[in-house]
Amino acid sequence: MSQNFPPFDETLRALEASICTQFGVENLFVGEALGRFLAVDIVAVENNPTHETASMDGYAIAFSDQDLGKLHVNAFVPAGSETTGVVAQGQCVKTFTGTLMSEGTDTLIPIENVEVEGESIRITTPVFKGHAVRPVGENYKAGEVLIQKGTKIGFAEIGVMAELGMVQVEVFMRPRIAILSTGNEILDFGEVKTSHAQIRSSNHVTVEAILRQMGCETMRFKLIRDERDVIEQQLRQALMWSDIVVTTGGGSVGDFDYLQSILTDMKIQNIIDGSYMKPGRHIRVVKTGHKYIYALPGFPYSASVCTFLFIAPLFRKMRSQKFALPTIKAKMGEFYKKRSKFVEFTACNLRFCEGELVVDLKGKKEGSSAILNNLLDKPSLLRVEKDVLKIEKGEMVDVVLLDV
Ligand SMILES: Nc1nc2c(c(=O)[nH]1)N[C@H]1C(S)=C(S)[C@@H](COP(=O)(O)OP(=O)(O)OC[C@H]3O[C@@H](n4cnc5c(N)ncnc54)[C@H](O)[C@@H]3O)O[C@H]1N2
Ligand code: MOO
Repeated sequence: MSQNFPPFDETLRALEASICTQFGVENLFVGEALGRFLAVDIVAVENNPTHETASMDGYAIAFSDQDLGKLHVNAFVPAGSETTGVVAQGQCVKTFTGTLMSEGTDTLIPIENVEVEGESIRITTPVFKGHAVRPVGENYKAGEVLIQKGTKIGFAEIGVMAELGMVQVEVFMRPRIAILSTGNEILDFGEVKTSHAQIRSSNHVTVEAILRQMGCETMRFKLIRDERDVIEQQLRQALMWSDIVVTTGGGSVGDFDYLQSILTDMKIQNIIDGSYMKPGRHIRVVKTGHKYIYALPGFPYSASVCTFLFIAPLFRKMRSQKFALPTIKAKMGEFYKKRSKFVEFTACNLRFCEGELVVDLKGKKEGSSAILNNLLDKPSLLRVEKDVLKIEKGEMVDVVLLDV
């Protein structure tokens, strides 16, 4: 593998350029589509409301009659009932929240604004023309694109689709991802430590959790020891089941780092072979058919950050979203000294302070890419360019948001 790492943005561009398909599409019942991504634009088929509708309980009147002061109540129309005929001068209709406005009326006088006198009302507090009347198309007009393809379906999307009378909705299929973590030193849940040289594996579950958060179906393989044949055989198995295989560990230059040579020997299309960044400079991404293999670094901070920076954009593009992760500008809340020559992604806190978005590193530890606990407390990533050596307090910085 090359040690001349290509620029970070170039590697991302190569990844974007390699994407030539979108995820498949399936039909789901609207009520079960929460958290899925729309594969079509949702367009209003009719105006909502379709007719002028009262938004309070009261009396539908013609505004021009308000000055008469006293009006005869000639009909009573609860919500859900059709209106009855045209309202003549001097008349009004008892109307409820959600009732259609009767023909000939344009204004709703709330019950609080009148005194009832037998079959008439006396207006005690007049209102403006059109008061408490929801106009036709107040919510949306026929033909309006209400929700764009690629949108993640949340409560409001489900409600609006129900309002539109949709039963089923086309959503992108969930990508299937296999996760293979390798290493002689790593132990799975429940495995008993027999040596101080062993550590508990976290990558297999953090990467899986991030991918699930992103809406994937995941398959977490049994941890694999540093045995070339076994790694290769499991990798091939994983490729059969999944759209994307993610491996962690064994990807750099050590004697037991077999992943790189396995991928090279597979003679498949190289998309990314290292990236001038920290963490993650040994990242390797290859493609076979429409399937991708991501070899992520073993360090836990690196593996998680690379999952966000390189896998999330792929998914985004395959779901009709913008490829790039959302990045914002914020003000640096403290002095920052960069430790490497690479483009750096540092876990940071992003807070609102006196009306401004401010970045700080409170509670974040300095050290290697091993520090997974720096990703606790819903951080964002401070992006610092390769030639920048320090950032003064008050400077504006780029922050990558991880809410993807
Ligand atoms: N001579 C060099 N050494 C290293 C270089 C280099 O360029 N030259 N790069 C360093 C960088 S940067 C990284 S990142 C790591 C990447 O190494 P690997 O991807 O081969 O990962 P491992 O060596 O297997 O593990 C690294 C580290 O992470 C721990 N680890 C591994 N798997 C897990 C897991 N599932 N859960 C928790 N922790 C895990 C492992 O014990 C190691 O401490 O290489 C550097 N070295
Ligand atoms: O690639 Mo390493 O993740 O820079 O620490």
